[in-house]
Amino acid sequence: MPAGDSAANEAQRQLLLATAHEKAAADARRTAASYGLASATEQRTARALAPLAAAGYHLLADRQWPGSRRAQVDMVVIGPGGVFVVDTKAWAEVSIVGDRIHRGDADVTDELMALADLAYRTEGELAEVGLAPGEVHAVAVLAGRSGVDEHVGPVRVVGERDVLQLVARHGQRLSPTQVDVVLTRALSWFRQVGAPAPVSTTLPEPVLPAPSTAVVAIPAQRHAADDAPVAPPVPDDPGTFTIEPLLDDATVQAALLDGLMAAPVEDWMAFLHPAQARVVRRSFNGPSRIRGAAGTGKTVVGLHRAAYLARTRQGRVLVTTYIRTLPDVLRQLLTRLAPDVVDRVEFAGVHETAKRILDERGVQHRIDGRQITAAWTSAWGRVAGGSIIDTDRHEQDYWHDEVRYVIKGRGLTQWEQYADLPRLGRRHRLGPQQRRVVWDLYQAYDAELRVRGVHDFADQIALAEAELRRQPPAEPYTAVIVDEAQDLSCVMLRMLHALVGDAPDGLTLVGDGQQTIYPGGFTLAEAGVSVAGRGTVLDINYRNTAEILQFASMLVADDEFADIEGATARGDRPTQVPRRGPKPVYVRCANQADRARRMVTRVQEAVRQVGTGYGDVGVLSLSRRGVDDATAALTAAGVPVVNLEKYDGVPVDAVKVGTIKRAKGLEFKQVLVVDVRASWFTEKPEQLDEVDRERREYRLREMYVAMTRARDGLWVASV
Ligand SMILES: Nc1ncnc2c1ncn2[C@@H]1O[C@H](COP(=O)(O)OP(=O)(O)OP(=O)(O)O)[C@@H](O)[C@H]1O
Repeated sequence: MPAGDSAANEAQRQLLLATAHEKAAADARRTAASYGLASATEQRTARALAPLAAAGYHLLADRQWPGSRRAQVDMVVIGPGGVFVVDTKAWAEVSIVGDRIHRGDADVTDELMALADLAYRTEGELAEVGLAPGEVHAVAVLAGRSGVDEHVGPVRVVGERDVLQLVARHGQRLSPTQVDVVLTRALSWFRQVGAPAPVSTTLPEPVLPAPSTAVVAIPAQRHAADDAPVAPPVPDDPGTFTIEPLLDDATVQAALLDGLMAAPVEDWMAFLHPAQARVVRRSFNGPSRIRGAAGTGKTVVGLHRAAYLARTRQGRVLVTTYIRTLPDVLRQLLTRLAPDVVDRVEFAGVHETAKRILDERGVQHRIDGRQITAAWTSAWGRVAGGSIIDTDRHEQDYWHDEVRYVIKGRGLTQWEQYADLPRLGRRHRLGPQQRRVVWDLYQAYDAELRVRGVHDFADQIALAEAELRRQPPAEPYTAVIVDEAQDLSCVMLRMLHALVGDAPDGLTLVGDGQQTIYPGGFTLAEAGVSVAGRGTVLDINYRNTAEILQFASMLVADDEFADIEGATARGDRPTQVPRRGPKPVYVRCANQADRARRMVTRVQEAVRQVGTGYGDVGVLSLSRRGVDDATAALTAAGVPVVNLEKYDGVPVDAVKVGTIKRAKGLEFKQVLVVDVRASWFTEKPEQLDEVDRERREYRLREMYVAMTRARDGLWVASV
C-alpha cells in the first residue's frame, strides 16, 4: 500500500473515531442531565418525607430497582406504618380515568404498573421474613402537586405535599423490632446504587473503505451546534415547580402525631410467620384447603388471604362460615387488618348467603321456627314414637340430627341413597329396619313442612344450591373463603363451590377436623370438590400456652374423626407451642350454687390481673341453660355480661357468656368452662358401647374447642 494511502486511511480512521467519541460524549451529557432532573424532583419528595425519620421511619434513597441494572427506585420508606416504594413523577396534565392514568393524551398507566410490579415482588421478598402482604405499598408522587389522593390499580397516586400524611396515616402497624427485621431484608433487596455508572472509552474500531478507493471520504463539515453542550431535557412541567416550603411545621407535626397516636394493631395483622405469609400469597389452581390444629393461625391466614385476593383481583370476595355471628367478628378484624379493601370483602354466614341467593332470584322460602318444631313433633308422633328407634338410648335430638345433618345435610331424596350410606362419624350402627323408620320419619317431617308451607334451614341451603345449579351466578365471586369449614354440611359446601367453581384461588376451605362438633360427616369427593395437591398445614400454635393445650389435648388424645378428604384422621398436632403460663385449674364443685360462687370469684380474680378486663373473659357452657345460669350469677354479682349471640367483635367491657358452639373461632385471655363431667377424664372409651362412645366423642370435641379458646388462663368446673 503506498504511504499516502496509508496516511489517508489513518486520517479517515481518526476522524471516524472522533465522531464516535463526540456522539458518546453527547449521550453521556444527556444521561447526566436526566439524572440531574430526576434528583431535583426526587429531592423534593425526600424533603417531604424527611420528617418521618423522627417517627421511627427509615428512608432509603437512590436504591437499585431489583432486577434491573440501571433503573433506580427513588425512595423506599420503611417504618411503623409499613413499607412504601415511592416513585416521583414530574408529569404535567395528569388525568386519571378509572384505572388508567394519562399525561395529556398519552396513556402512561404502564409506567405505574412497573412500580406496582416492583411492590408486588417486594411483597414476596419481604414475606420471607413474615411481613404481611398488605404492608407493602406502591406510591407515585406527582411533583409539585398537592391535594391529590387517587388510585391507579394497586398504585396510590398522591401529590408531593400529600405523601407525608399518606405514610403517617398508616399508624403503628409494625413494632420497632419488626421494622428492623424488614429493614435488614430490604437493604439487601434494594441494593445501594454505589458503583459509578459504567463509563466506557472503548469504541468499536471504525470500518474503513476498501484501499482501492481513490477518494478519501472526509466527513461532512460539522455543524457548530453539535459542539454545544446538550441542554438537559426540559422538565415536563417546569411551571409547576415552586420553592416555597413543602409543608409548614404545624402540618408536619399534626401528621406525625396522628401516626404516633394511632392504636397499634395486633402483631399478626402486619407480621406473620413466613410460612403463613407464603400461604397468603400462594396461588392454587383450584379449590384449596388450609388446615391445622386449634390456634395455629388458620383464621388469621384466611383473613389475610381474603385481603390479598381482594387487593390483587377484580371482583368480590366472600368470607363465610357456618356460625352466624362469626362473620361480624371477622369483619371487625379485617377493618383493622386491611382498611383499604375491607369494603370489597363480603362477610356473611352460610345461611345468610343462601338467603341472599334466593332473594336475588325471587325464590319463595319461609323459615318459621315454631312451625318447624311443630312439624317435627307431629312427624315423630305419627311415625317414630314407640317404634324401634324410640328407646331410652337416644333422645329425640339424636334422630333430629340424623335427619338434619346426615340425610338433609347431604341432600338425600331417595331411600336407596340412605339405605347403605356409610354415615361417617356416627358410631351407632343402624340396621335396615331402623334406617327404614328414620327414612319414614324424614318423609313425614318433610310432608309436614310442606303442608305448613315452611322450610327448615337445611331446605334453605338445598334450595339455594339447586338454584345455583339451575343457573350459575352471572357474576361469580372471585374467591370464597370458608372459615371453620369442618362445620359445613355437604350441601352447604356444594352451594359455596357453585359460587366460584374450580377457578384458581376460587374456593379456600379453612378448618380443623378435630373441632368437628356436628354429625353428618362427608367427604369432599361427595361434594364434588377436590383439593388434591392444594393443601397446607399450619403447625405453630400461637394462641394457647403449652399448659392449656396439654390439658385440652388430653380430651382428644385418642380421638379419630372422619376427615373431609376421605380418611379417618387423628388431629393435627402443632409442632411448636411457644407460649407458657400457669396450669389450668380444675375444680369439682359440691353443687350448682357452689359452682356459681366459685365462677364469680374466678372472674373477679382474673380481672384483677394487669392487662385483663371483663372483655377478655369468656364463660362457656355446653347448654343454653348453663349460659343462663352463669349470666344470672355474674349479673347478681355486679359483673357486666354480654351474650355471645350479640357479640359482633366491637370491643366491649363485659364478660362474654355463651354456648361453646357460639365461641367457635373466637378467643379470650381467660376462659371458664362451667360444665365438664368428671367422668370424661377417667372413663375408658373401650368400655363404652357405640352409642355412649359417639356421644362422648362429640362432647369431648366440644370441650376441646372450648378449652382451646383460652390464651392465658383456663378454669374448668364440674358439679
Ligand atoms: N403470626 C402470628 N403472630 C402472632 N400471633 C399469631 C400469629 N398467627 C396467629 N396468631 C395468634 O394466634 C391466634 C389464633 O389464630 P387463629 O384464630 O387464626 O387460629 P385458628 O387456627 O383459626 O384457631 P381455631 O381453629 O382454634 O379457631 C390469633 O388470634 C393470633 O392472636
